[in-house]
Amino acid sequence: MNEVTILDDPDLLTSQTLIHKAAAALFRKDLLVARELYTEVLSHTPYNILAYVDRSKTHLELGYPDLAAGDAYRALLLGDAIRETLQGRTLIPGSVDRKVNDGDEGWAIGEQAFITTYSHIRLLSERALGEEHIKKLLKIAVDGMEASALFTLARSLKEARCFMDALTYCKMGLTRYPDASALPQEINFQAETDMIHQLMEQKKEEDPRFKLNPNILFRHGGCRREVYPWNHHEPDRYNAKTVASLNAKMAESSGKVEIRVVNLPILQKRQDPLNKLELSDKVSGSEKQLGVYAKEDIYVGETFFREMSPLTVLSDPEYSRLCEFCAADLGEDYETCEDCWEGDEESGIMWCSVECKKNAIEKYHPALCARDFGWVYRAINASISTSSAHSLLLLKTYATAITLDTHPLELPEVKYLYGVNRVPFYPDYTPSTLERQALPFNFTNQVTRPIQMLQEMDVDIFQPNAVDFFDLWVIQTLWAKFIGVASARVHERTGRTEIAAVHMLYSMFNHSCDPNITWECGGEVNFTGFSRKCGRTSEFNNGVVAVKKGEECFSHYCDISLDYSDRQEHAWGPLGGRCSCSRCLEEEAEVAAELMSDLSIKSK
Ligand SMILES: C[S@@+](CC[C@H](N)C(=O)[O-])C[C@H]1O[C@@H](n2cnc3c(N)ncnc32)[C@H](O)[C@@H]1O
Repeated sequence: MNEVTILDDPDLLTSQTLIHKAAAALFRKDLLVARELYTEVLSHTPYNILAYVDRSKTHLELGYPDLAAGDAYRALLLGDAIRETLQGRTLIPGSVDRKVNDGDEGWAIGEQAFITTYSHIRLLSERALGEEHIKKLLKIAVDGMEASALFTLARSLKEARCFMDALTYCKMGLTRYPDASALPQEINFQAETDMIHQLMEQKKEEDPRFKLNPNILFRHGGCRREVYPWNHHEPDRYNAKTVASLNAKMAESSGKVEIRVVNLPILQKRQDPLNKLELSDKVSGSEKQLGVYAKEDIYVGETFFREMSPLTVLSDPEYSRLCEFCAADLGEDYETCEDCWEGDEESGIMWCSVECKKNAIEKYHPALCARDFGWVYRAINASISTSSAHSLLLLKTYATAITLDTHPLELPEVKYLYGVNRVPFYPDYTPSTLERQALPFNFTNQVTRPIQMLQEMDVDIFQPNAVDFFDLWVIQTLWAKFIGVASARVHERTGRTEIAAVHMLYSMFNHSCDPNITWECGGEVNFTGFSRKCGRTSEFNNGVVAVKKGEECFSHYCDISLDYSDRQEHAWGPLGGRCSCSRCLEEEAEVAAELMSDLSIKSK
């Protein structure tokens, strides 16, 4: 029987051919094609450090520094794994050649990455190589790819304005590669460091908040918020069939309202409206979205809509007296999981009913059972930022996708949520500064922590199925949806998020600072007719109509008792821009008039 060697491995051979095609596409700036080819390479050789490095560069050129950072970080993880493998290993070249097809189950990530890199070197060479020769070539290859990954990571984080993280990776580059002359000319960690410092100084001048709190603010950047051109999971939300199926669901929550396609104004992205607007900030026109309309009169004080959340999270389920599935208060009797309950009411997951336990076990609990996520809860509870809630929603979405073996973007609880509209892709289109910053981006929340969460669930993030399910663009798509629609209950005393939830139908209500309905939210959300004049308490049989039949129902995404500028600040995130409801427009004119009169007094 002929011996099988790496030279016969069809996946390696295909991947080698694809890499060449991808590099050619990248060179001629056919960027979407290059991205697709590198992704295909990864489906054949999942531990391919070179494919990650080059896909990262492609993402950067495409204008997605966040996705570039995700790839470069994965390339670094592979580089570290190869080094660890090489450290304790004696290479027997012949056996490596044979072993590739021996069935690679059970191989550690470092070995897989090593074999992939080795085989690329081996394929380029006519003959089997000696151990010393292989080690030398491997070191050169891994060093080169790692330096490139570090540099692209630093540059991507700089582009995404996560300056502190960018500096960390520049520093790592300077430490690992102190001799700049040994690196290719385009890799210059010192020049990049200087440029980042310059940009930080500029930002401090422009916005004094950055002077006061550089460590926090320079970790929060932004990136594009969009339906990526390769995202084939997004439904056509405005299609008559989709709207009809959403309305069938709506009928289970309320007989008084229905979903319709509406035209909403495109919102201004600049936060401070009194600042001079840049030309590129001036957006106008409207876009198609969904909204909810009254089919019959809705009265002030009338609760006309109730919906259970299919996705609810507690900020610390292990130390909470709330049901981990629905967030209701736990009574004396509660349910637990036989496999992870350690008999300790103070630190265990509990459900309020047999039904909640059944739902949790069917949907997501197996992926979380008996695993230690205490570090996630602690990290999240240390912050009062609402993005902590998005990390928890992401964790449960991951667990559901793994348990049900369903792509996260196909899960019904997230599929129909609004994240952003699809726009046509123009290869030469240059997004404005504001478009490039539309989705908040934090390297820890969106890149490193999600990877650690997957590792805690024993997911090998490099496996093709995991890449398909949990690639960074999938996380960013989920993040955009959660930012747009998640609601959170904040603890009165600590100001920290206690519960967060997404509700599919509730998320279809649009916002006004002069709303005609109001809501209360735990695991279940309910809507009640409202008017600023009457509040919500008047009995609906008094007959005060809050929303007339045929009118749109407007909820509120912020506390409407706040003044104009605080409302703007709070509603900006979920609205994705500056609120332009009639109340805000009125109050904006008043604030501007006051400002003008102050200025004229001062100038006299
Ligand atoms: C929770 S969703 C509301 C439902 C959404 N229209 C849909 O199609 O599913 C939030 C998004 O709706 C849009 N939106 C809500 N209220 C708006 C308003 N008053 N003006 C403009 N856009 C609004 C914003 O794009 C926001 O990010």
